[in-house]
Amino acid sequence: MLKVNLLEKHYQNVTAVNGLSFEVSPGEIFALLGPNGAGKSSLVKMLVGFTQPDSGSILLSDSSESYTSIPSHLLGYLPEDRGLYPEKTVKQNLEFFATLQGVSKSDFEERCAYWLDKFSLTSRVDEQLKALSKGNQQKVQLISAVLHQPKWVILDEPFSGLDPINQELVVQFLAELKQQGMTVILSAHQMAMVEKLADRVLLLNQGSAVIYGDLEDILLAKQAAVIHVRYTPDQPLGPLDNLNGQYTVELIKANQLLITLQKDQTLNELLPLLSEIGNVVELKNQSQTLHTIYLNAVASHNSESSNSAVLDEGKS
Ligand SMILES: Nc1ncnc2c1ncn2[C@@H]1O[C@H](COP(=O)(O)OP(=O)(O)OP(=O)(O)O)[C@@H](O)[C@H]1O
Repeated sequence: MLKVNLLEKHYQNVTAVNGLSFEVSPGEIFALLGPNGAGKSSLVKMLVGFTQPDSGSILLSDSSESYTSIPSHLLGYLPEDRGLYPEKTVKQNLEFFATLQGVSKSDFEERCAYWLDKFSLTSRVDEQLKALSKGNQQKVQLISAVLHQPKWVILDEPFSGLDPINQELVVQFLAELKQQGMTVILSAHQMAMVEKLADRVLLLNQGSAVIYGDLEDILLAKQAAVIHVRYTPDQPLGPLDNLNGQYTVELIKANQLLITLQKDQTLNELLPLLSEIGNVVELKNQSQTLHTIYLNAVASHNSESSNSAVLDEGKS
């Protein structure tokens, strides 16, 4: 278990991490979210022991040992600043990191072949790293982080610079790490990928926690179901009145409605009513995604912060 308590990090006059407390359980995929400058990398650097907190604590309990950051023998790390050797081949790069971590030659050969195949890089193994595209170099670096099968994997923006196909490959890669029993902490801006993967999330803004918890709970709690209806109207507007009152109905075009269900309402009650308004040709769930929840939470946190700054100014 990783427990972070009231963690703070300041750089000159910038508060990068502002009294953060959270926990990460073994075996989960934990996503750190937040806009540029929110404090994700500052947090990650403290978790891996690259920098020290100004106050607060990090406690990792593993077997009978405890640590104040994730120690290198338990850690696989993809840093924000990627660092491989461009003149060396793909294999030489991977071999270098595996040797540093004490991976045996036979384990290295087996794991290297396995992950290169998964990332469609087998045919590139003897090419110099600099001959690979940025995205492919990133995949090599991801492999280098897990060849020693660490218990904890921390990845700073593993999706950045990858095309949608490679983003999906990384989703599969991370799901497989979880299946193998690793705990994964990743920072990311790609909400659709996070939604597919993460068990729990921590959304940071200005160094503070804005949303923290189980992803499914967050997606469910924040939303009333919104259904987008495309239909061929029998008559303009008429039977819509039957829907309004029980549901919130918005006519967005002559043939399209947005209907918001109340929390305990089901589609069962809605469907017979819909048949009265015309021929329904399409129903789409337009409920909030992590993307919209993120945007709204950051916007309201920003406006709360600026309001309290104005209040503070008024006092002084
Ligand atoms: N070494 C440093 N010296 C001074 N300020 C720093 C340093 N590192 C980070 N900061 C500042 O701390 C704040 C948090 O930065 P951080 O890199 O942790 O954010 P982030 O959430 O990782 O952003 P991004 O998504 O852009 O990577 C920013 O205001 C940043 O300018």
